[in-house]
Amino acid sequence: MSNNYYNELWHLTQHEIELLSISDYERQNQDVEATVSAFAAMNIDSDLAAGDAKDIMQASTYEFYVRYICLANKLEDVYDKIVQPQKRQLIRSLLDACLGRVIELKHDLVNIDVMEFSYNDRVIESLKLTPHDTELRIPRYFLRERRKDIEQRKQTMHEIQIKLGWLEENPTIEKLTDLEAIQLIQRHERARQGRLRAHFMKEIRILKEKSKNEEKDKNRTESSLIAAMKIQKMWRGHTARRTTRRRKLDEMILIGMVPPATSELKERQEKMDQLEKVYEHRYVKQEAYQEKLLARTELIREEIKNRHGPIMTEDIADDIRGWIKDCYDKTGKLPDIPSEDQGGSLHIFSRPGTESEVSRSSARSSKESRKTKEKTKSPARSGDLNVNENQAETEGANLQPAPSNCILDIKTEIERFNEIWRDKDESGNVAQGPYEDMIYAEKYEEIELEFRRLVDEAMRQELDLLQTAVGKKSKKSNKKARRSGKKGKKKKEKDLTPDRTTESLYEELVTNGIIRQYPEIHLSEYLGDKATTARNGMNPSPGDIRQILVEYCVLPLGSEQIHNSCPLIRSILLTGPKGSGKKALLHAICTEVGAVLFDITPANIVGKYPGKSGLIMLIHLLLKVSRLLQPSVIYMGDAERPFMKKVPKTDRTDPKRLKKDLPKLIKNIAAEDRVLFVGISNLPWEADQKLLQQTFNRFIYIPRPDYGALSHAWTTMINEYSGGLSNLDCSVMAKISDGYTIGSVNACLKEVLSCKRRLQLRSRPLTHAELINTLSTRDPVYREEEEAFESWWSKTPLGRRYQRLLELEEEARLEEQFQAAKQNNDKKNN
Ligand SMILES: Nc1ncnc2c1ncn2[C@@H]1O[C@H](COP(=O)(O)OP(=O)(O)OP(=O)(O)O)[C@@H](O)[C@H]1O
Repeated sequence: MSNNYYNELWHLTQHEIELLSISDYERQNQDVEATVSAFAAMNIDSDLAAGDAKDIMQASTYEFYVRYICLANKLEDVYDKIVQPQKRQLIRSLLDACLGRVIELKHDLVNIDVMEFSYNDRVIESLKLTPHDTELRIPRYFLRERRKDIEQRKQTMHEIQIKLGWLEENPTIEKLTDLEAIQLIQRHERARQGRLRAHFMKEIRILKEKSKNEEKDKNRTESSLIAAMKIQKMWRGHTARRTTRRRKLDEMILIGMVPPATSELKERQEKMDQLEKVYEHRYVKQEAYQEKLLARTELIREEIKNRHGPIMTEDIADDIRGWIKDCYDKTGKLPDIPSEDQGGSLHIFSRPGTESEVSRSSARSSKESRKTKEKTKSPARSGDLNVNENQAETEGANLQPAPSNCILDIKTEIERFNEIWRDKDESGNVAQGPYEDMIYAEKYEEIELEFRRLVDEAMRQELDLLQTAVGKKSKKSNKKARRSGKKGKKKKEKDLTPDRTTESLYEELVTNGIIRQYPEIHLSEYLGDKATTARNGMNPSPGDIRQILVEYCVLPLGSEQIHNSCPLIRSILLTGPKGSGKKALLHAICTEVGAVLFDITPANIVGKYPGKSGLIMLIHLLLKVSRLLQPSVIYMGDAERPFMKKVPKTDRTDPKRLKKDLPKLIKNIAAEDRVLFVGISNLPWEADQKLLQQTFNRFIYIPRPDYGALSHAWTTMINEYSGGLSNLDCSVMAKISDGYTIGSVNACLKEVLSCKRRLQLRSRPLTHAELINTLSTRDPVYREEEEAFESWWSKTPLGRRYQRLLELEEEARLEEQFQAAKQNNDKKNN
């Protein structure tokens, strides 16, 4: 696809985002009643208009949420392919802002629905989308732009493992001598002949037994006519069955239930490979242009400094001196130049009403205006549900949308686009290389600011001298500066390892097994579709789990801009029965952002960093190294164990070691650090719930899969394991395996479809019985276990709020019934 195509797609998407953000901004500034009446008016014929305030707010928020997702997905595609480096900067910021807005809206939906998962089929239908379209795509730039870093880290890990003797350096493949090779072939040949001989002997024995039986049934088969008829009958039956089978297969291929034949697949694969090559070419171009942009920027910077620096300095100094003189003439006092925090001398000339303000405000770079906006941003929202829990528990759902940081960012980027790109004539830049005039303009302003800062400093000193000369030197400003300096100083954590390098700390943690490698799994490999309706408030489909982990974990870890603008989640607990894919999801989170994984599972830290001082050092290392190597994930398996009331005597891992320090560790993850604490538990109810809730911001329960998820898993996995050689009816398997997790399905297939069995698949097709026999040796998720999870979940902060909401709704319904009955009675009495 051409540059033009992506350009047009970009312009179109920008326009759609602009329209959406305007309505979003209006809605954000309305109160709930106004939104409800506006939405009801817009959906005048729909059932939506008839719903109560909660339903309408949910539908309205959900609509914005879904529309932002679709636009973010489009923009992600544009960013991935577009090559012009200056456009890419803008698209990246806008993409991050849109993704941040999706997360903000998600948090609003959680507050409205009082569930982690939100659904609204009617909205999806009215937008003419499928559930698949509403799935948020993880930006590919998370990994692509950090590829070198990630590879470097893997290489370091590999080297450390070799140094420790865990891996072999250049593992040598043993070479066979001719004699050894001949002996090996002979051994295998003799074995083959032996197997063949045994096979013949078996057949001879069977034939002998048969001939004995045949003699007995001689009378029945003597007629050759009957024999011919029998053969005919069998043959016809066989051919008819074969034709029907083929027809069925063709039909299945047509409707996409079975993958097409290998020749077709090959053709499709070739086309895909071609497309991949085109994309690869684009990526190479992107990198080359980016490098060119950086190189040119550096050169232009130097050029501006050398050519315009002295004049710029003089002009600024003259302006300031003129201003000082004006002030002195008017007031008889020497003025103070505003401090750097207040904007320095720029602040003087940009005061509303001053002459220079008009000219300067137009010259001010968009970057600077962005910075100003950042300062005026609304306060950060909290992603921790425990914070306002008491208030929310009494109220049930919270309908008012929280203030948004991302709408401002979206607005800034849209303004920038309209100002620079919307009507830009690009006919002179077909190759889409960097625009030098834009670099020049941007750098000119940047350097002007730099010089202004230096001149301000010099002028302050000049003013000091003047004041001393006049004899009116005041120490006020110094005092102020000192005071403000003290105030801004944050209490700093004590660094226990000040003279250690990051590499040596990394090596220490790898050596101790705290930082470890993880299998590379992508979230898309977690099988299952999205659900369209809520089931009991806590029964999401695998697609919903994928999406929520993208929103809560992957996006904030992957991008600094998203992390800083959306609600902060420091810790998350994944719970669910064995084999529900908790560890797979943890590894997928790490893989998608190329994070470093710190494993502090109680069993993994036994005997490491012993004693109280050791524990302090461990916590310090975790915080320091995870911050240095961010994005990082700190993982704890069996997360209920540190908070168990009674530890079994057989447990020698001393799980309570971290009990007191865990909540502190999480609190000490700074708001700006892309570090996430992930706990995994099969038995969350065994922990002290108060401590568990102090430690984790969010709780995600992964239930056993439903029919749809199982059917999808069976079809995909059988296809994968058998290499497309099995036509087993998977819906039957999905029905039979109801109650089992996808982990059990996976393990069962691994066991049945061994290497030998896979080789036999052509001659001996896979049967249901084989799978069922193996599956039945495993434990399903029992009803009691499921009930334990449900009852535990109802005690989590969100679970409690959900119960309260149900109670409130029930009370309202009863009240309505009571009022209706009362009115009926009154009518009857009258
Ligand atoms: N929805 C799914 N799609 C694809 N694979 C899955 C899915 N759910 C589980 N699996 C697979 O099942 C296997 C077991 O999963 P995993 O070990 O992550 O489960 P778990 O919940 O951590 O189990 P346990 O609690 O026993 O440690 C893995 O190979 C994983 O890839």
